Amino acid sequence: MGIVRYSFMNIRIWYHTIQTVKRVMGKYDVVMVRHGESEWNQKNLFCGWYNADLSDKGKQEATSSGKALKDAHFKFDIAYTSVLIRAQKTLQIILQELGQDIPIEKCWRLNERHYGGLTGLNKTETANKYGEEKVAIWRRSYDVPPPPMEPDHPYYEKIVNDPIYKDGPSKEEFPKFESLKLTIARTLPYWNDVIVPEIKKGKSVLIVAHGNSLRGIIKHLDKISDKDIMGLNLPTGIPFVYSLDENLNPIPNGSLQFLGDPETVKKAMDEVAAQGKAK
Ligand SMILES: O=C(OP(=O)(O)O)[C@H](O)COP(=O)(O)O
Repeated sequence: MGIVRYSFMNIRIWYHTIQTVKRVMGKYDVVMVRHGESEWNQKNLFCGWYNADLSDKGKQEATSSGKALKDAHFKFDIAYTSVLIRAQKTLQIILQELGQDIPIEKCWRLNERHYGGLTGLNKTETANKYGEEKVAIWRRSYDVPPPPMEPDHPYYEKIVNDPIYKDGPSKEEFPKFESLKLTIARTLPYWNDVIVPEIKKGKSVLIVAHGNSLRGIIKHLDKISDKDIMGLNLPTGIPFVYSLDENLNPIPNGSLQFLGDPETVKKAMDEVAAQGKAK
C-alpha cells in the first residue's frame, strides 16, 4: 500500500501533485479518518447533524482503513470521535481490525458541520434548482453559511431532541446552520484544549470524524487560506497521517499523507468534489 502525499505549495491543483512516497515521521504522528460512506452519502444527501448510519460500502471502507493502519503498524493510545453513529461505527470497525481496545472520547465538537436548511436535500437536485455555483458556495465557501434549519424543517425535532446532545451543545450554542468558519470555531477549542495536550504527552492519537470538521483541523494545521481550503475534498474511509514537530506544525512533507493507492485517493476526492454537480 502506497502513501499519498499532497504538496501544499500547489494546493489549487491537489490532484496533480499526488506522489507515492515513503512516509515521513515527525515528533508526533496523528492519524485522522473521515468515516466510511454513510447511507446519506450514498444517496448524495446533505447530511450534517442528521444521524445517518454507515452503508455496506462504508463498513467495508472502515475495514480497509483498519487493515491499512494495521499494515502500517500503527498502535494507538486514545481515539477521538464525534457523537454521530457513522463516525463511531467506523472507529469501532477500525479498532476491531487493529485488535486494539483503547479509550474513546466522543464529543459533538467533532461533529460534521450543521447543514441547516439543506439537511436532507439531494445535492444534485439542489444544484439543478439553485445552480452549481450556489451549491459550491454552500458546500465549500469558508464563511457563507447554508440557510438556517427552522423548527418546521422535517429533521428539526429529531436533531434538536436527540439524547446524543445531552452533554452539549447547550441550548444557546445549538446551531441552526454552520459555515466552515463556524465549524472551526467549535472544533478548534476541542483540538487545542483536549487533543493537543494528549499528543504532547506522547500519546498516539486517532481521530475519526467528518469531511468538514476534519477540513477545519487541516486548515488550522497547514495554515491554509480561506480561499484555498475550498479546493480540498476529503474521501471517506481512507486514513491520513499528519507528522508534526514539537510545536505541532507539520514537518516537510508531513501533511495529509494518505494510506492508500494514489489513483484510488484521487478518484475518491474527485467524486466528492463532483457531488454538487447538476445533471
Ligand atoms: O454529512 C456530511 O459529511 P460527512 O459525510 O463527512 O459526515 C456532508 O453531507 C458532507 O457534504 P459536503 O461534502 O457536501 O460538505
